[in-house]
Amino acid sequence: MSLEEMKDLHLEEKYLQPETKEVNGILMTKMISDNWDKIWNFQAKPDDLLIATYAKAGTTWTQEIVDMIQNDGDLQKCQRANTFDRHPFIEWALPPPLSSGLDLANKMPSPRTLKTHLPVQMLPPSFWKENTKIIYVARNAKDCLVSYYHFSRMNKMVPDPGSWEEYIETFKAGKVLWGSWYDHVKGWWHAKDQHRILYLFYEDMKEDPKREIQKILKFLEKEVSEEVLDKIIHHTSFEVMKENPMANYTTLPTSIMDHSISPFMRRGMPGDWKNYFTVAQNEDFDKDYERKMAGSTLTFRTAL
Ligand SMILES: Nc1ncnc2c1ncn2[C@@H]1O[C@H](COP(=O)(O)OS(=O)(=O)O)[C@@H](OP(=O)(O)O)[C@H]1O
Repeated sequence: MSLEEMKDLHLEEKYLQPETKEVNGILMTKMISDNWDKIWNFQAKPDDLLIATYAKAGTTWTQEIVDMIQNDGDLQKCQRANTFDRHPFIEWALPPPLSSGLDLANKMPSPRTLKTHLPVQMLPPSFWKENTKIIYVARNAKDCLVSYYHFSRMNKMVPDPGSWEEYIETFKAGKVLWGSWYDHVKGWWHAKDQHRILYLFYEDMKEDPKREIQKILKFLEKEVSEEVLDKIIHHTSFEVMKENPMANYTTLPTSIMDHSISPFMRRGMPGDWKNYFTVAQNEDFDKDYERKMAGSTLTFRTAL
């Protein structure tokens, strides 16, 4: 049973799982934590494609781009199901009768495109063994934080963020689901030199979607006509995806995601953090950021 179907049974309240429990020092939902052995032993395949991100870094956007590429720009095929059913979210565990990411992935015929938010050290080892292709998308910390804050307000399946002031501290301390943003982006950055990983940036995708989609095409060893490429750029723009019920999470019951609190497709713009951080919060954040990112060659743009 999919998340979407359960609204008919009025099961949502019972199944909401804001409880958390750490796995290897990383905060996870209790359901993920309780199912960790199964997740760790997930069997990847050589022809899988994995889209890996820190939460709110542009996962859904990349999923839509990849799906459009894989379907040669066929809009109807990309409307076949919700994003979360087209691309199993491997670690997302739900109690039966709901389908967890692993169930969906195991049922799905190959070639599969999968999603994860796992930090690199927690990726099931079969992905490395099978040399699966991975697209990692990173987004600057401040916009990720703002997006995650609003998402945590509207999504009842993740912990309540508390006040804005509290949330900045929680994020900096990495006490959010999937752990520290700093460790996540650095860990995957380091791994990209040893594995088949295409490391992309949200800000680059926003600046020049054509250029970044071409990188994805090359990585996937796919070619599309100029006409199809233009169609992909258009269909995966923020404005079009915001209106696409198969990509904007509006098919979920409001008791899970309440878009009247904050829409999933919220702002989609680098630099939106400036509308939230005070001058003092920004200075404080930058000081802490310098410390946490010291020694890394990884750099981000916080505006375009
Ligand atoms: N097409 C397109 N263009 C630009 N931005 C887009 C697009 N699609 C999604 N988004 C924005 O990405 C944010 C959601 O991130 P994720 O998809 O990674 O969320 S999730 O972790 O999978 O829940 C969220 O960012 P914010 O608007 O800043 O909150 C979405 O609006």
